[in-house]
Amino acid sequence: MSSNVASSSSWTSFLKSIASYNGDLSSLTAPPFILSPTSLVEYSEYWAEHTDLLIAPNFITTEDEHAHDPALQRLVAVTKWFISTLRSQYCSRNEQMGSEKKPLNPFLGELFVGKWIDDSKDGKIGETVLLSEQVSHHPPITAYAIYNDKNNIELQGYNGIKASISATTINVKQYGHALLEYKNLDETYAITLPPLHIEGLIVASPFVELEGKSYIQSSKGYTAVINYSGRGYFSGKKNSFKARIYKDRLASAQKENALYTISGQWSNISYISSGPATPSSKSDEIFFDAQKSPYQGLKVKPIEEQHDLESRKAWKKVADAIKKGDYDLIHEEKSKIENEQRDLRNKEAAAGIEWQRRFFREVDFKNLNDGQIDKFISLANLSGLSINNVPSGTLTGEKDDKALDAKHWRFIRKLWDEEKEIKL
Ligand SMILES: CCC(=O)OC[C@H](C)CC[C@H]1O[C@H]2C[C@H]3[C@@H]4CC=C5C[C@@H](O)CC[C@]5(C)[C@H]4CC[C@]3(C)[C@H]2[C@@H]1C
Repeated sequence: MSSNVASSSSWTSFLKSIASYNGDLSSLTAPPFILSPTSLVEYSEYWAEHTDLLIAPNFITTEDEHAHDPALQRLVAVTKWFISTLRSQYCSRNEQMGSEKKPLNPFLGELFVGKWIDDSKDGKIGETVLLSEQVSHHPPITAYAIYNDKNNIELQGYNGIKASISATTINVKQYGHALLEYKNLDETYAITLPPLHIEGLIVASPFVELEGKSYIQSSKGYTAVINYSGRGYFSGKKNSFKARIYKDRLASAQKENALYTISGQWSNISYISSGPATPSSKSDEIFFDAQKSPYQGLKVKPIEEQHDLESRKAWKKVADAIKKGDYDLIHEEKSKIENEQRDLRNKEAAAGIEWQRRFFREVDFKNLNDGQIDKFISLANLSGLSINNVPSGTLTGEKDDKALDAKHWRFIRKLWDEEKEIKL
């Protein structure tokens, strides 16, 4: 963003509006140049643009040359897939549009579906499907499912955020988690989402930096603990992380017990070494190179073939107005959608009904039906993660573990299999 934008009246009045922030980011009127023509419901795509890395653990079934347990090797591979998602998740707007942008705020029931075609030579990956649905508008919660039937793999998850502002930094706590299941191996992973903050607002060039910790817990006991830091922290480089992989949660109490240590930049190059020593670019092997690793684009059908609930069709006029930078038209077209939604909610309230979610259902861990199980509960027990609806990655007993409820969102595959209107 050029410096004159930072001093423009619209940006300075935007910064002033931050001072009266009420807790809901979508209530802040951001100037047109910071608006993205893309809805948040599309961000679920970032989970599987390295589809080959998501599928890879499925093929690790034997000990390696060091006789390492295949389940340990699979956790290393799952960690590589997870690290590979971060550049798209948190840098793609900067790379494509010059800065982080404010995404369109999805309406309740908004959908985004697509598929990744197998472009491998031996065809062993097969097709991977994405279903993304805005399951809540207040607060905004996006649920997603990414499945690959050829290899019997299913990733599902949901995320919401709670944001606070200190000076001109937006601090974001993510809610939700992901469950990754390799059904042929009877193995499941729980994946939590790191906190983040948005820097650069004062110079009208916002960007995301990750912070704190996130966890990946294997149903076979192995656990990965990932620490994030940005410029000015221990490594001084932006987008830094250090991941340690342990036999189990107990072992993770001492860093010396690390079976592998991975460190570097999640938006660039990272290295891996055996044991607790921090790998260095000189002696250790490259773990992942985010700049070089080709990622696959999701195939999304043309807007004219889309259902009214599908994001790009629903937001087309707003997206076009944003691309034109026509503030009045943006406001006019956005208001139409918001008024339609308000009418819908009023009609539902008057009829005493609630909007029926299409592919996901809310599950309450505090009120499970007889015999109902949820894999996150056993993974949470293995890792010490709280099962409450608290900031992602909160451990049981930590200060953030004070939720009133333990409600979460789950994908119901049957609902998609019986779907008649929405097509890929
Ligand atoms: C609303 C104030 C405003 O417009 O400030 C302008 C700035 C662009 C900062 C606010 C927005 O920044 C965006 C960054 C978005 C997150 C980016 C990536 C992810 C990962 C994904 O898996 C889940 C969603 C999440 C956490 C996005 C959530 C929404 C964020 C914070 C946008 C802010 C409104």
